[in-house]
Amino acid sequence: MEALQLSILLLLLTSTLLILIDKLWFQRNTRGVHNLPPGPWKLPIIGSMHHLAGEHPHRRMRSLAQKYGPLFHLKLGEVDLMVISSPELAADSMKTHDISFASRPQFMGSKIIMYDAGDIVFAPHGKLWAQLRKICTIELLSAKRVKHFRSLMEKESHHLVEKIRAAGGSPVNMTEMLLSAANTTISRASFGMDCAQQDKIFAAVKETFRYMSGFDLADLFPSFKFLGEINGMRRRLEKIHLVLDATLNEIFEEHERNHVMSTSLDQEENEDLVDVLLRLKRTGGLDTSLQMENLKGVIVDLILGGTETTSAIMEWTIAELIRHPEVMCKVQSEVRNAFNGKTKIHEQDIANLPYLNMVLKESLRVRPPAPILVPRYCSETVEIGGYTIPAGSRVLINAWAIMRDPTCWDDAESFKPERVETHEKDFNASRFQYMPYGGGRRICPGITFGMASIEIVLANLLYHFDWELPGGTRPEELDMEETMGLALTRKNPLLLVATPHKI
Ligand code: HEM
Repeated sequence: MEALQLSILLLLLTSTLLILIDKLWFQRNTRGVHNLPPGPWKLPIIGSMHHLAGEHPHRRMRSLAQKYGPLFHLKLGEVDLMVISSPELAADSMKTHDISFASRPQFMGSKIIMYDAGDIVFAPHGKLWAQLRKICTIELLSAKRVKHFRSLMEKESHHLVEKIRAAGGSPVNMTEMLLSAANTTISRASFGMDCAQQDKIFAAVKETFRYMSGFDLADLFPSFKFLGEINGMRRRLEKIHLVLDATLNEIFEEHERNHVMSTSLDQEENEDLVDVLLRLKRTGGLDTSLQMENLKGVIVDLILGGTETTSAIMEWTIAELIRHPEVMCKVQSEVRNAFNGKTKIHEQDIANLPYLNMVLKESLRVRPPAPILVPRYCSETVEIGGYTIPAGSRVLINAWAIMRDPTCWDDAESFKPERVETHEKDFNASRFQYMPYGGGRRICPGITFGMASIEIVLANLLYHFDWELPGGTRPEELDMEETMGLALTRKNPLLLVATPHKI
C-alpha cells in the first residue's frame, strides 16, 4: 500500500515538473501572445506532435485545416509551426508580407551539410541569398542557359527511348528509368559529359535530404544541442558532409585543371555549370564575399531541387494518362500529328504542343512533387488572417491542399487537363491557388529548366510508344499510393509495357 502511495506521489511530482518545464521553457516563444491561430490540443513537452501521426503530412495537415481553419498552429517540441492552407493566406504570406516570410528555418542538416546554410535553398533571406539567387537566375538557370542545355536533354530522352525499345515488350520499370534520366540530365548540365563521381554525389545528396525535413528531434528541440549527439544525428550528418565535400572538391579541381589545359576558343559555348561558376570566380563576376563553399552549396541545391521533382512529375503524369485513356489518346494524337514521320524529336519541335502543356499543368496541380512548400521562417511578428504569427515561427504552406480546395477548383480531386483551357487564369501563380513551384521571392528558379526537361521526355515517350499495364491490369486498377522522399513520389514502381508505335 505504501509502495502504491509512493508511486502515485512520484507520478504526480513528475507530471507537475513536466508541466512546469513545459510552461516555463517550451511555451516561451508564444508566451504573452494572445492571438495565436487555433490548433489542436497539446501534451506537455511534445506539444501537438501526436496529431501528425498516421498519414503523410500534406494529407494530415489538410484534415487539421478542415477542423481548425486555413491557418492553424502546432506546437512541436520547442517549435511554433503555422500551417497555411488557403490562397488568401498564401498571398498574405508570399505577397503582402513577402519579406517577413522570405527566410528559411535553420536545421541541423542545413548547418552541417550545406555549409552553415551557405546555399540558396537554406540561406536566410539577406545579402548572401540575394547574390546566390542572382547567379542562379542570370547565369545558371536562365532561358539562354536552358536553351544551351536542350541538346543534352534531347540526347537523354533519345537514350531513354532506346532503353525502353531494348526491353522488347517486357514490362519496364519507368520509376527507375525516369529517375536515372533526370539524374543524368542534371549531372551533365552541372558537371559535363562524363562525371566519374556522379553516383557518389547523388547517393550523398539523397542521404542529405533525409535530414532536411525539420521534423528530426534535434530540429524540434534546437536548444537541447545534446539531442543530436545522443541520437547520433550530428555524427551521421558530419560523415555525409565529409563525403559530399571531398567529392565536390575533386570535381571543382578537375574542372580547374581542364580549364588550364584547354585551348579551345569556344570554351564558353561548352561550359557546364561548374565551369560557369569557376569562370565567374576567375573573372571577378562574383561578389568577393562568396566562398568556394557557397558555390559547392549551389551545385548541391540544383541536384537536390531538380532531380526527383522532375522524375516524380513525369512518372505521375504517365500514371494519370494510363488511368485516363481518353486523355492519353488525345495527347498522343497531338504529338503524333505534330511529328508525323519523324524518327527523332528535337527540342524545337516541342514548342507547339498546347494539350501536352495542359496535361503537365494539371498533373502538377493534382500531384505536386513538393506538396508542402519548402519551409519558411517568420522573421518578424506579423498579423495575418486576424491572428498573430510571432517572430521565430516556422511556416508551412500546404500547396497540395490549396490546389485541391473545392472552393477554388470544380471537381478538385479529378485530373482534367481541359480545365487549363477553360480556367486559364486559375493556373496563374500570382493568384496563389496554383503553386506547384511555390511563390513570392523564393519561388523555384528552376521552372524553365524543369519544364524543358520534362516536356521533351514526355513528348518522346508519347510519340514512340503505346502504353499499357502488365498482366492485363485495367487502367482504373493502377494504384496511386504516395511516398515522401526527396519529392512526393509513387510508393510502388510504375511498371509498364511499351509497344513501339509504327512511324
Ligand atoms: C517539377 C519540377 C520542380 C518543382 C515542382 C519544384 C518545386 C519547388 C518549390 C515548391 C520550391 C520552394 C519555393 C518556395 O519556397 O516558395 C522550389 C525551390 C527551389 N528549386 Fe525547384 N522545383 C522543380 C524543379 C527545379 C529544378 C529543375 C531546379 C534546378 C535545376 C530547381 C531548383 C530550386 C532551387 C535552387 C530552389 C530554392 C529557391 C530559393 O530558396 O530561393 N527546382 N522548387
